[in-house]
Amino acid sequence: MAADTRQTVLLVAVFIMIALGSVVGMVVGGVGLMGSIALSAVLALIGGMGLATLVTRYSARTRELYFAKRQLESQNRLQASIARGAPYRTILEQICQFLEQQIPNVHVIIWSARTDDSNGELITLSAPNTLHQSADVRSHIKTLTQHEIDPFYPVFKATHLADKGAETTFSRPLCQALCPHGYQSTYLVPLDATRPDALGALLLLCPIPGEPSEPQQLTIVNATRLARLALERHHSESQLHIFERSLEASSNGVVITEANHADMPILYANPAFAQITGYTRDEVKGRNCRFLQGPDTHPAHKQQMRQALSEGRDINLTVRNYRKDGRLFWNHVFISPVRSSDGYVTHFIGILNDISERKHHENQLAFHATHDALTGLGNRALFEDHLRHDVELAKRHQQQIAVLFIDLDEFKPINDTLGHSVGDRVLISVAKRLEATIRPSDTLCRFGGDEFVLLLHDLVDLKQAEDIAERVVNAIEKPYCADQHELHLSASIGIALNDEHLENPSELIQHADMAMYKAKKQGRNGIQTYTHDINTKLTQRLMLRNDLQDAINQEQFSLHYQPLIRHDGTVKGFEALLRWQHPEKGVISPGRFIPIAEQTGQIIALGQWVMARAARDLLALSALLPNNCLISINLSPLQFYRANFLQTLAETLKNTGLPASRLELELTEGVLMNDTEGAITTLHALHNMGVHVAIDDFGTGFSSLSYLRHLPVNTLKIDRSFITHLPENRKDTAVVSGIIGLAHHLDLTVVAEGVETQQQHQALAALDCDVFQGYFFSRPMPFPAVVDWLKSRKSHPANLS
Ligand SMILES: Nc1nc2c(ncn2[C@@H]2O[C@H](COP(=O)(O)O[C@H]3[C@@H](O)[C@H](n4cnc5c(=O)[nH]c(N)nc54)O[C@@H]3COP(=O)(O)O)[C@@H](O)[C@H]2O)c(=O)[nH]1
Repeated sequence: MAADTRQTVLLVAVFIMIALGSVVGMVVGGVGLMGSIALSAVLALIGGMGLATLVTRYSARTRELYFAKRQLESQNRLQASIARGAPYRTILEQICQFLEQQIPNVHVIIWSARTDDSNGELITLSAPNTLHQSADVRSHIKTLTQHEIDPFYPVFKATHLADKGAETTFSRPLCQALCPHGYQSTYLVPLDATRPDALGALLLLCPIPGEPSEPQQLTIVNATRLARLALERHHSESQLHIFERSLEASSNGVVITEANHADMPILYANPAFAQITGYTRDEVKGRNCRFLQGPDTHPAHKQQMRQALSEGRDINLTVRNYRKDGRLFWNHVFISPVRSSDGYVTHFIGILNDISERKHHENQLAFHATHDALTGLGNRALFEDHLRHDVELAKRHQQQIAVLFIDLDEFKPINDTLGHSVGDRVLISVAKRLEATIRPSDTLCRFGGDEFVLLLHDLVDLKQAEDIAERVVNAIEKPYCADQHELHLSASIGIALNDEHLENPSELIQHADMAMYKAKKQGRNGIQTYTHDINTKLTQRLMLRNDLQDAINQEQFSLHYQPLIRHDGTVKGFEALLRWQHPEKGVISPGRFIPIAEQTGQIIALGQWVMARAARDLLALSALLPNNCLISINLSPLQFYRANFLQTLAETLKNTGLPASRLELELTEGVLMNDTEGAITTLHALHNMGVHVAIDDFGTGFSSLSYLRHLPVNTLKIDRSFITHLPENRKDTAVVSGIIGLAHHLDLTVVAEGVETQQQHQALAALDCDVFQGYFFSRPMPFPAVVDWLKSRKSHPANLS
């Protein structure tokens, strides 16, 4: 009850008692007026005091009831606010107000730990702004909750500021922050006693020292409970909100289905699901996810999914699914059960990943790994794979299979002269023609360059394979049109059939390759079937290749020299010819080993050795030779086109001391035609160095004299095939005569090779040939024999042969 009310009640009571005393005095009569007054006063005093005591007692209880009622009302109001879902800040402010009403003179601050700011947030109604906006205060509270709060019970920590009695390192900074604001004690109550720093805390700031009474403590505990409720709800709501927003924003499709309904209908689908599948969210709600499947969705995958769903476990797999418009997409799907608190599966959540693009790239990579980029045909890897499979099947069903190794003849000049883009177009046309020749079930692959390989299965006999090879040859022979050029091609084909001796499927490829090689050797544009005999020859070739390396290492080579004789009988020079004396196999002809050395690149080392040896030998013969005598060296295309060829040559000349003007390099026409631009540059460089150049075997290649007009070439060597039948063969005579005439017009020296007889010599001399080389004058001789030969010539200068 309020003090004013108590005063009014007391005055009324005194007044009633005075009136009562006067009446009693007058009625008794014996005490007179003064006695009546005195009695009235005494009675008034006694009555007033008794009544006041009664009234005071009554008002204290009423006040307690009043406060309890108000507290309850405030509490209910708070709880209603929480239930209504009022913003958490409003609720926390109401809590501050509530406590400040219940506990006189305190300021209440609520510290909420989980906010965007790592130090949390302060909510208050009455605390000064400077205080509750201070980042320091927030951080001090945070530190304190991390170190000082009893985690099991809401402990009150009083900090007496009057004597700066902060007890610990952690509470001291907070005390010092509060002190200037006139607070004498503070109480920190964690909102969650089990994790004091996790949710927040309540701070009571009192202007006087002391502790809250027990009922006040109870009120505070109740208030912290409500604050905790408000904050927890806020956090879970914001978490739900975050969860929902992340689902909505996710680029993965998410779908939630009901587990306890027979058809497991979709309850929720996020926008990404709609975007991936093309169905709107409304269209899919209530449907089972199987509408994403198509006729070719793998039955095993469907079964795996059904199984996992019925067992209520996770499943992860990639399936073929279909969008609303019917387009396929590769779905990497993860399905997981959602369980209730008692462990029952209530829902399933499916996460869809459209991996079509990745799958496309994977397929592309796989395609490139097994296919030729130019023609789109399979490559060697794919061929070997099919071959293994077909050989296995053929063995099981006693079937005949064949491998056809197809190599285009003379394809390189097309690339070299017309450029690679023309070459590429021709190869694409060849691939198309080959595809048109075979059955769809046969395998056609390109092994690279101009090599195509065919795998024919289920053949009746060899004849059938030969017929197909024939068709292939015919298809390739038809003219090709590239730019304004009409091109003609031929192919050499090797055929290999499976037999019971086959140890490894890839042997079939080797056999077909060997047979093709033989076809090439036999004049190209041919078909050759593999026999064991071919194998033996090629094995010998392989052995020769190995022996060649030993020969280089062990210097089993020597040079023989064949003289070049001028019209007047003088020696123009010598051609250096390589000889190989094998320790077991005897002399091996350069006609056999030079082509192998060219293929393996061993010719580079050999050529280098020839050059140095020949230069030194010529210089060693100086005393017996005129000063301008030349040494002719055969140069392989590989040497000529090597990047450092000119540099190596210059170094050899320098190291050996041979003047460049005494060296003649013999090149075949083919060498010059291969890379015309590069060849011309190199020829000019050689010319500038003073080195002579001779065109060897003239007449066997392109035989065009016109290109020689522009090239700095010194000599033409007419191939011996034109000389052999001189003088009786009129045609050969006419050709040789023509070559000599034209060459002279171009100021070229003409050498006739392979002059074996006097008649040939005379005929050539009559045709005005400049120089002669052949057995008629001398066979190629080893160095000591050359010395003898020169010496004998000195003593008999007229002896020409
Ligand atoms: N790149 C290199 N090629 C070389 C080298 N040494 C030789 N060769 C080439 O090997 C091929 C065969 O040479 P070889 O067996 O030495 O035959 C040469 C002569 O012996 C032969 N010849 C000479 N005169 C006659 C003859 O009157 N009749 C006849 N039947 N044969 C004869 O001709 C070959 C020389 O030919 P060419 O080189 O075309 O002038 C051969 O192609 C050599 O070029 C080498 O070091 N490097």
